[in-house]
Amino acid sequence: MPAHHEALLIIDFGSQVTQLIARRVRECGVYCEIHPFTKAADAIDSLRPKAVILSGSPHSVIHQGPTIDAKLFAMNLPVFGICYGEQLMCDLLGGKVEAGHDREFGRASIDIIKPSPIFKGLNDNETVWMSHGDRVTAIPEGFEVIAVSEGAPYAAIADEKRKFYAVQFHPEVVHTARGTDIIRNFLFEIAGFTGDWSMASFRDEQVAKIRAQVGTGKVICGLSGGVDSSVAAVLIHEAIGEQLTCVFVDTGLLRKEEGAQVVALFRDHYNIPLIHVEAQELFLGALAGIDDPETKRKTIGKLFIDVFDAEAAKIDGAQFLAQGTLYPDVVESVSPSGGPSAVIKSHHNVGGLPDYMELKLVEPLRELFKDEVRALGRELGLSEQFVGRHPFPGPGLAIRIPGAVTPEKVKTLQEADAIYLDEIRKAGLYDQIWQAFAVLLPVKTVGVMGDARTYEDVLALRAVTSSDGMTADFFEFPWAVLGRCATRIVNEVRGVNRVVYDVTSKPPGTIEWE
Ligand SMILES: Nc1ncnc2c1ncn2[C@@H]1O[C@H](COP(=O)(O)OP(=O)(O)OP(=O)(O)O)[C@@H](O)[C@H]1O
Ligand SMILES: O=c1[nH]c(=O)c2[nH+]cn([C@@H]3O[C@H](COP(=O)(O)O)[C@@H](O)[C@H]3O)c2[nH]1
Ligand SMILES: NC(=O)CC[C@H](N)C(=O)O
Ligand SMILES: [Mg+2]
Repeated sequence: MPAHHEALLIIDFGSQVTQLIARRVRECGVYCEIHPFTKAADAIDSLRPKAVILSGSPHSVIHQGPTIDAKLFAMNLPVFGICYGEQLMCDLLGGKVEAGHDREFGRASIDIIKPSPIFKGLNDNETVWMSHGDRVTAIPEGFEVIAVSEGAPYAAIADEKRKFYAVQFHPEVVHTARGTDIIRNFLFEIAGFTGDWSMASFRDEQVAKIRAQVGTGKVICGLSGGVDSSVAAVLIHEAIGEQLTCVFVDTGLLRKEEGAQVVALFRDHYNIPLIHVEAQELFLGALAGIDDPETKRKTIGKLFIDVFDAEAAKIDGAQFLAQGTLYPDVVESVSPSGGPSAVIKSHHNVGGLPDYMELKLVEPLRELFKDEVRALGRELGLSEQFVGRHPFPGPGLAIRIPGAVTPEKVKTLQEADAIYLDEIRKAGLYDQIWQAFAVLLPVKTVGVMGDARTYEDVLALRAVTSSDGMTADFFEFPWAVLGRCATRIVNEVRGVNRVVYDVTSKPPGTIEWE
């Protein structure tokens, strides 16, 4: 935990949107951490939070869902329960929860029937987002109802004296129009936070922490040219200078001509030693014939470490490996310390790491979300060429070729992807899009070109908007731009005769196809 900060604890009961609570809290300038309900007591000891938020959950308190020690409510801490969090609070404090006849999913409207600091600045009627089957039917002593909705007579309840608040809806999702204001009110009006979390203070703390961890040791930093590892490298360089060497691995799964570009760009901007490892044959060889997405990811994760190990040995035995791992990589890859959320996919730099790895990890960005990393990058003076880049996954094009990867498919995809990005840049849309890429499908369809029949591959285009990659919407292209991409790709890329556009949001889709 960053020292000297006021902290908020989010106790996770397994909701898919728990991370969004953390996003909203951080946006308000308050440091917070998510811990699973099983570790709630330890987290209170280590984090010393000033307030607590209880997340939602796919489980039900009626069927012995996840719970915590009711001692939490005797610690003089403000507590805010969200959805399952409300139901659990009621259950633990003497209220009642029943399976509702009126399940509510999606948009709903609440009437605020009693003024409360948690609703400061809101209208009497507000749009919220609900996602529940159970509902509270009696509230604990000391509480009163402060808002109602059609399906939830206890849409919001409060014990103003003990500073306990709970809502049946989800203030953390954007569909709850004034959700951030509600969270901000809880933080500042109720819990008394001052908002002391900023990237400037984070930078100073991390520099000190990196020095303490590394001492006089040597560090290699996996550098991809992406935002995260570039920011990590510059931050670590600020901390330990010449003890750092960066290693860029050309996996053969990069975008067209990316290897040369990254190396040139980095060498032009920074005076940090950079080793360029040509590992195309190693990666493509190991992937031959593998079609399962998780096996691909784990194979790539292991190869990265093998390469880093070999390079570390060459530079006088570096003991540390630095990576630009972010909070979402951690949360999505592992069910956090035995927590209740599902593993979605093994990010190559977290869940894909082999267990024999000996290098010790230095991951200064492990607590941050992407937009915070960009802010830190600007704080460190990185140029927009690094900070504004679309993210690119370590496993690269391998996870954009569903099924087995071959060098020919990689080549085809590189060509198509380059055209797609070129058209996006020309249309001036690059900065409006969070990430855009092409996917080469293992599907052949019939077409007609030059009066002859073709039977070739389908290419899918994907472009999303997002702030942190945790949730995303498909990007609404002008049709003409998509049309130009399709025409150019089919004309210029051999082997592709059809182009489709992916209009799935996340959730339920993920951004990458594997
Ligand atoms: N080709 C590569 N060579 C060396 N290290 C890499 C490579 N690709 C990924 N990594 C390591 O894996 C980490 C995670 O990759 P990830 O793609 O999430 O981050 P990034 O590439 O730094 O930033 P971005 O998300 O913007 O692409 C990187 O920060 C980096 O340390
Ligand atoms: O470095 C990475 N290693 C990985 O294994 C990995 N998997 C997904 N991503 C990137 O993470 C963001 C969210 O992607 P998903 O919605 O597909 O999980 C998107 O930006 C993805 O490109 C990865 N990055
Ligand atoms: N989103 C939630 O927290 C739902 C809580 C509980 N599973 C219900 O259906 O009511
Ligand atoms: Mg990357």
